[in-house]
Amino acid sequence: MVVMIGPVDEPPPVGLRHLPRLCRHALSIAWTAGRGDLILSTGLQVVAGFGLAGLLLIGQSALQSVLDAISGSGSLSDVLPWVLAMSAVAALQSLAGSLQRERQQILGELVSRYIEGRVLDVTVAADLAMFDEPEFHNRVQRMQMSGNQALNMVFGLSGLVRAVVGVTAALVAIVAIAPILLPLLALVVLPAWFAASRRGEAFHKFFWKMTPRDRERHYLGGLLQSRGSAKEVRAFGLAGHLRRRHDQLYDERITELKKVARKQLVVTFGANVMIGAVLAATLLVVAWLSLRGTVPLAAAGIAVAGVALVGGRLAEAGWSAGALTEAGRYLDDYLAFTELLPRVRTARPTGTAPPGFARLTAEDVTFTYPTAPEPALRGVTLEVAAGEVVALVGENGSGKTTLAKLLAGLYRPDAGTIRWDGTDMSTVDPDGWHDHVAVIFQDFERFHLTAADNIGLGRVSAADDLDAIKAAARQAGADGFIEELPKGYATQLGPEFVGGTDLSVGQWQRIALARAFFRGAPFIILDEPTASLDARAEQELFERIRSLLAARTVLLISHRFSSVRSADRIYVLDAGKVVESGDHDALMALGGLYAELFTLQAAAYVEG
Ligand SMILES: Nc1ncnc2c1ncn2[C@@H]1O[C@H](COP(=O)(O)OP(=O)(O)OP(=O)(O)O)[C@@H](O)[C@H]1O
Repeated sequence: MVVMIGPVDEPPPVGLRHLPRLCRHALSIAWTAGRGDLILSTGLQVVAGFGLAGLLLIGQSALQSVLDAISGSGSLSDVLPWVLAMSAVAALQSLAGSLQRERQQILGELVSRYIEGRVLDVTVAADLAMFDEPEFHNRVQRMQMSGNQALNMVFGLSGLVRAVVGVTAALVAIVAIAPILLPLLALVVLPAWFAASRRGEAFHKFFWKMTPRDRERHYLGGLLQSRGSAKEVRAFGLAGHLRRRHDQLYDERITELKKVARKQLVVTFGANVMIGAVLAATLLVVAWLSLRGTVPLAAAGIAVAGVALVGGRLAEAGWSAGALTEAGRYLDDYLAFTELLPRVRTARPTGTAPPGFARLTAEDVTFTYPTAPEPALRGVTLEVAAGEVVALVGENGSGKTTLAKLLAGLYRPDAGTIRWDGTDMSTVDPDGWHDHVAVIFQDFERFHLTAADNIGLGRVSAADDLDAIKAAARQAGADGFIEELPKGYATQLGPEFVGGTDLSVGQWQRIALARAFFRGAPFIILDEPTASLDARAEQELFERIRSLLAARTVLLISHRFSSVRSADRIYVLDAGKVVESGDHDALMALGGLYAELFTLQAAAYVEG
């Protein structure tokens, strides 16, 4: 069974009741990523929080001593110790703040690395079929934002610790001065929290909705920036057209964002008006208490400062709690993505691949791509025996590459069975299967690494064996031009990198061939291996293919009939079905599709 995601149009709701679970996850992420920095950073937040209460309590005594000095019941020297104590607490608080910011920066990097690592775990383990799903790519794109927001959640939590400690301690101080202020001040939290979570919800919905269009815009931006597309963009004069589409998508994003921003502004404005009203009411109560003589003047003075300070902090705590709900939405998305990993792992078969290779068979295999309306393969049956060269031919889109991918264990059939020496491969761990297969695709990868690495990647366990790499290069006819490169096998390929150089398409193809030869696998799949080779190189390759790959089995896909005619067996595909099979002579005698295509191609080479 293959894990698929399917389209998800709306973000799942995240409310207050989900917060404890999400906070636990955020803390566990930070704990795993950098527990030392988390402990230190939170500890410093606590110190900074207590500093606020300390300032208020000492401030009250300082103010009292000033008033005593003015009224003559005390002296100015009594003020000095309080002023020094206040300075010391303020300095300590500021030091704790600086240290905390430094630790938080490191923690941020550690959490980012951790989150990126978990996302990579999923993309690396994902079946190839998942890469055919748009929703998979939407999710991967969203993960970039989710990573940052998961980080915000950790920071938000640690900020909340400071706010809660500071506010609680300061509230104790205020309670000592005028307890009646307490319930009033507490009201400040509510509008801030409500507004922040509504703002977050609006933005999160916008972000979710925009992801597919953002991906399209990034794709267009990539076309305008990458070396690969630069030549075609220029030759076809596409820059203006692509740029307009890119800018149009940006315009749409900004228009949508403005709508979200307007909503956010209304909510924020309403919340701030309410916060202001609550603070004003609190200050009026202080004035009233002071005029009635219930609270002494110094205490009233400090209460005013306290209300301003604590009120601000409380509002901040409310905003933080709302921001936490917002970050929680992204964290929830991230967690859902990482939950794909155990699903993918559980769905993956664990059987061991047979040790050798005698025979590979496909029995009545049917396969449909996740996004395709029609099957790409319909009831295909075929056999490849050890030492054989078997060819697949057929018109464009007939299913040759798809069949090769299934035989390489990259996709699993929807129906039918692939057997390797009698073992049903749907029970075998695909990694074990891949170990037995070397495959070069039509659109093979050009690794922007050294020439030696490009070949060595065929068998990572032997990637340091330069002699074996050179031998594979010789077999693929790549040794000559590699040795002429500025640093030979150590030359960086890909001119985008410092010291890098580029190769011709045919030279790249020879390097890809060398990589497949280097793999040393018993079964080799060559999908159009000579498409870019010159006539001499192609002829040499096919003349030598049996000796080169002696004892190995080759599945060859080619549109060049001259190169497949010597195959032991040829399967002709048409619209996902095997319509003919046999050797060249038998197929020509049959006078069917193969004979028609062969004759068409041969006629082009014959004068008249
Ligand atoms: N990733 C994909 N998602 C959806 N459909 C796909 C995908 N890859 C191929 N197809 C479709 O599957 C069918 C078979 O494609 P396949 O690449 O196997 O053909 P082919 O015989 O190798 O063609 P060519 O000779 O052009 O290389 C085609 O109709 C193609 O459009």
